[in-house]
Amino acid sequence: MALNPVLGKLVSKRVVLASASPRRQEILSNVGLRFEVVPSWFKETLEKSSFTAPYEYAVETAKQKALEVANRMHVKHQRTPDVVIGADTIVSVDGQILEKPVDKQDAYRMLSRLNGKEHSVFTGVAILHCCSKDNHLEMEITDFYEETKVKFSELSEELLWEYIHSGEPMDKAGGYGIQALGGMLVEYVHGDFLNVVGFPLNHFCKKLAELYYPASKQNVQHKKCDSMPSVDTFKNLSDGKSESSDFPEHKVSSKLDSSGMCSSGAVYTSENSSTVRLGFTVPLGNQNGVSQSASKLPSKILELMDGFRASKALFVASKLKIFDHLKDKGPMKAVDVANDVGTSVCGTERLLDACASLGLLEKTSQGYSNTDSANTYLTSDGKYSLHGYIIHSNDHLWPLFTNLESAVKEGSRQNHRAFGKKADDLFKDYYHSQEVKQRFMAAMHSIAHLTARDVATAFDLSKFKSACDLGGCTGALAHELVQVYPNLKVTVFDLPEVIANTSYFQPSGQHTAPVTFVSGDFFKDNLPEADLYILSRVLHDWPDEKIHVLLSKISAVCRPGCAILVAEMVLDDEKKNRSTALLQSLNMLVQTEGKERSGCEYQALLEKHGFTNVKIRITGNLLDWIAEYEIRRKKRCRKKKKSMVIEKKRISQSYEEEVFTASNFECPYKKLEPPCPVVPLLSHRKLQLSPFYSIVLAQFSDIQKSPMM
Ligand SMILES: O=c1[nH]cc([C@@H]2O[C@H](COP(=O)(O)OP(=O)(O)OP(=O)(O)O)[C@@H](O)[C@H]2O)c(=O)[nH]1
Repeated sequence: MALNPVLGKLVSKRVVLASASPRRQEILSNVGLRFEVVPSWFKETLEKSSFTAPYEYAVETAKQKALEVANRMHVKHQRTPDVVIGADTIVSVDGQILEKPVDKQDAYRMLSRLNGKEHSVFTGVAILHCCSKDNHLEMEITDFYEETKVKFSELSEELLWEYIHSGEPMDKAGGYGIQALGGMLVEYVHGDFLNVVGFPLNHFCKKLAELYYPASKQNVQHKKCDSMPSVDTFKNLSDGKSESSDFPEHKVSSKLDSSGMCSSGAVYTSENSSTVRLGFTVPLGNQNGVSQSASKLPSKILELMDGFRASKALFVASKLKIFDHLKDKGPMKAVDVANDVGTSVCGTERLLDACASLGLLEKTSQGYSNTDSANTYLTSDGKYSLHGYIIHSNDHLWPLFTNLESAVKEGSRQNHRAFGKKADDLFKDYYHSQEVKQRFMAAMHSIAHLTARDVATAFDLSKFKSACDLGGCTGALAHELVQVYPNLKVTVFDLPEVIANTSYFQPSGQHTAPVTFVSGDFFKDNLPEADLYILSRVLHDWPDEKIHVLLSKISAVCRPGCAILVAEMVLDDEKKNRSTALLQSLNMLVQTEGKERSGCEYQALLEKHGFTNVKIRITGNLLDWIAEYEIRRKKRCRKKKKSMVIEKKRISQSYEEEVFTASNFECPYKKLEPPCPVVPLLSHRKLQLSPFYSIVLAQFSDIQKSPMM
């Protein structure tokens, strides 16, 4: 270990390489690192246009690869690794990012772009230090990138094709392997050669030195990271016992302080790196000599302060249908957009610039045009349009949220303040004003349509012949279900006012016979017969008492073998981590009597009606949590009075969480492209396993039904 004492620091740790790349495995094992290989299931589909620089894309992808593996190991395999390493290599030329070619033609396209020119190779690396506290995964993320410049000679077409036919380009970023035949194409390399091959070993070792030997980071900083810390330095420091803590010694480098301030990870590292800790709130104070000077920006707070501006910019651009105009006519100058939509030129220009800076639009010398995301999700008529939900957010949720302070003080919904109407009257409005009804249904349709695939395919539902989607609104989920399970017939059950307006939302060109619509009130009327009852985004609208009424009605019509499927956002049991779901719970506070619940809470509700065996999955998309509860009738004689403590313990042992991302789950029946934006549009840098739904599958055993407890 004399040569690599930093790597020696990892000897006693469970190190995981979250990569299938044989080159990365070879580079790291060549220097004696022992690690387990767990290839990441994260799909490299982040929206490139939302990154301002190519290396940001590589770093974010590396981070997401590592996060997916860390979380999967923690949740699914219940083995928390100590260190997870993720990496992503890309080639950047003329402002374009090149990844691995999809076929020979693509390889030719890439190599022709590189021909005779200099390009940059970026490898983003993420090092996650993980530990499990109270069964909750906590991580410190360090990331960095390395850039190497490579120049290709002028190459003939014949040579390019000969190289392509060798098969070498196919699994390599930019379509060449510098370590093999591809080396013949290269005139010069400026920088770390191994970085081009897929892993910047030198920078990685420096980073470990900074992490494990905080004293050396001053050295590193002074030298601006242009060389390895001296072997002497390593020697002196290598005797230290830094392994005792869960995270490396530099802990203070970058994390939230008690007021939520996030100190920059670049305090002592080179420009192209940062360290962030997830799930920790550590007071400033003992900073191990690292200066926490005024140069630190409270970036997290600033971002939260400004968050509403970005939301409103998106809402207004959607409301003005700017994305529709640009889809049809883009690229367009601000003045032309303003003329088309009837707005001021100066205001429109600022709005378009803001949208471009948020990654919603592209701005070039020809004008503004939609990004791919905007075309898919923001135009009003796209298959996966979120337009309806955005308008609902602007017109309905925004005024309600303006009254959040009162909602918190009073603990109740704020429809009277926001709209001058009692909640019940407003509810009637929903269904009596055609405009409000259409807007509400369009909003529900947007979300249901976008998430239906994951809800439908989270579990194997092929054994069910009939399903009833209670509160199924426009039938978006129902249509997805019959696509995935051709033998399934689905009844959508909703209020008469809703059912009367569903025709507008029916898919064209799809065989709609297996989906039927029945009107009724699920609290009052008889429920249609079915093998599977579905409650998607329904339970969160109601307080526990009403949920019991509904569940007991469902249970009353269930036969042995029937099941219930629930899809909801799910809070973590301690209600402190999943901010998207926690904010959604505030959303329910301002407008309903309901709330979001944790897996344990849903399970407790269901258990009262005889449902057991819970499985939770994380989808990775907008509705990230998927839970399956196997529900069985319990015997009448079951002792009720077992304390909640025992009950809770049993609950938490009885469900299992699984990582379930749109990118990793393969529907056993049909291989379908996931429709969801795996990365939320405006917050790709913050995607950490946050927003969520749960699905509950409840089955009857042959044991006789018990009365409700
Ligand atoms: O000269 C070379 N340039 C690049 C490579 C190899 O290219 C791939 C880059 O792809 P990526 O970073 O996405 O990594 P994957 O192979 O898909 O594995 P993950 O599981 O980590 O996603 C990488 O393998 C480089 O080694 C090369 O070999 N030579």
